[in-house]
Amino acid sequence: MNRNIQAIIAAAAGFICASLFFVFLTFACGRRKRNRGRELRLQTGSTLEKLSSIAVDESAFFDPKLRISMAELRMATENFHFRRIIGNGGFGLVFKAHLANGLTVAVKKLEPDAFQGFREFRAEMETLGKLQHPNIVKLLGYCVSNSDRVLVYEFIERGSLSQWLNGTSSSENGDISWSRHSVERFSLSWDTRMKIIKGVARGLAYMHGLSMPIIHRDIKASNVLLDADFEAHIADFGLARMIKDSRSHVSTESAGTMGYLPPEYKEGRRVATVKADVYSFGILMFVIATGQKPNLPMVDRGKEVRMVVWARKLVAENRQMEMVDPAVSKDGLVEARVNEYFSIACMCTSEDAKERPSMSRVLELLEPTFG
Ligand SMILES: Nc1ncnc2c1ncn2[C@@H]1O[C@H](COP(=O)(O)OP(=O)(O)OP(=O)(O)O)[C@@H](O)[C@H]1O
Repeated sequence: MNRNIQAIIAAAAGFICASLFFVFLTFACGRRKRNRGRELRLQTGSTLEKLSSIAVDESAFFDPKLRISMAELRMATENFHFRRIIGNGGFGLVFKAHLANGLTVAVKKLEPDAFQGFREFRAEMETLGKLQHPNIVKLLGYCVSNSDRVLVYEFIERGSLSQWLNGTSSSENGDISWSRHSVERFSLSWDTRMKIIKGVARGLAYMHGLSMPIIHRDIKASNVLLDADFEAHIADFGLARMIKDSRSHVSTESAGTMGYLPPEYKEGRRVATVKADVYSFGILMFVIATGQKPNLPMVDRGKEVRMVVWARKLVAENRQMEMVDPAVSKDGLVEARVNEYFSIACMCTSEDAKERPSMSRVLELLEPTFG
């Protein structure tokens, strides 16, 4: 009898052990499958699936930034009311907001279904989130709520440089508007324009000089914001990339805006280097001094040419003073300085990337010339 009971107990124990082992195996395999599924989604999945994978990865960049709740952002923007809109970027609307702690901020709400928008969110967190410089806009916080991604920046009072150059801003009281306003470009004197371009040069030299350089990849007038003192703040890091391999100084994708793209992109080379930023900076130098749009053709002696071709030709013909924006007062303008300025812009826009100076060299060239 005792032997029978012992046999039953042994059999029961064996059964329990086998069951436990089976449960363990099922759990372990399920976990591996789930992880594998997540990896596959990262490579090939649909937009929604990609978004959920990104949500897993994002956490690495969140810590140093303030996480702001959607409820607070709704309060701060009157539920993202249209009267709070101050800008309309490629990936979403920008709102002016007042946080509960009294801080005025700019809130960029990315399009919820645009995968590009999520890439932008990630790029800004990875690059801008790590930068601290007086000429680079500060990313203060973020919000992740279901499929919504929101970025919160310091508010830069006078809006973008392009609004000022194109006469779409009125900002004397620091209250910028998205809609067209009275023309204010006349208030951007030559000295103010020089201050702005030097600020952009400082910000770029800082980014390029980091041990893991950051390429902005979309330097243009609408991505330069102006504060109350007309100090420049580089913004919109949605296309920016950090170069992790410091030997190559290359990112594998090219990107940017027509008119500011370096010639090597048109040759189909899928690379972006710091020298691509230098080229776009050179175009910006022409834009800010001439008030012209780089994507529109210019007419020189009856012939239509690209803005950069027009500008470089006029410099070669020593006609720099003709290029200065008619809205700039010529009183007190020193011709030698204007010539020096345009020759730096020509260096930056050299066809051959190797001939373009580094941003730190550009800064050296600019500093003594404009004080
Ligand atoms: N921190 C900020 N402070 C004040 N205004 C801002 C701020 N960030 C953006 N804006 C306003 O919102 C506009 C849109 O900005 P955003 O960076 O989304 O797009 P963009 O650079 O104009 O266009 P794209 O995304 O196509 O390059 C800016 O031109 C500017 O007027």
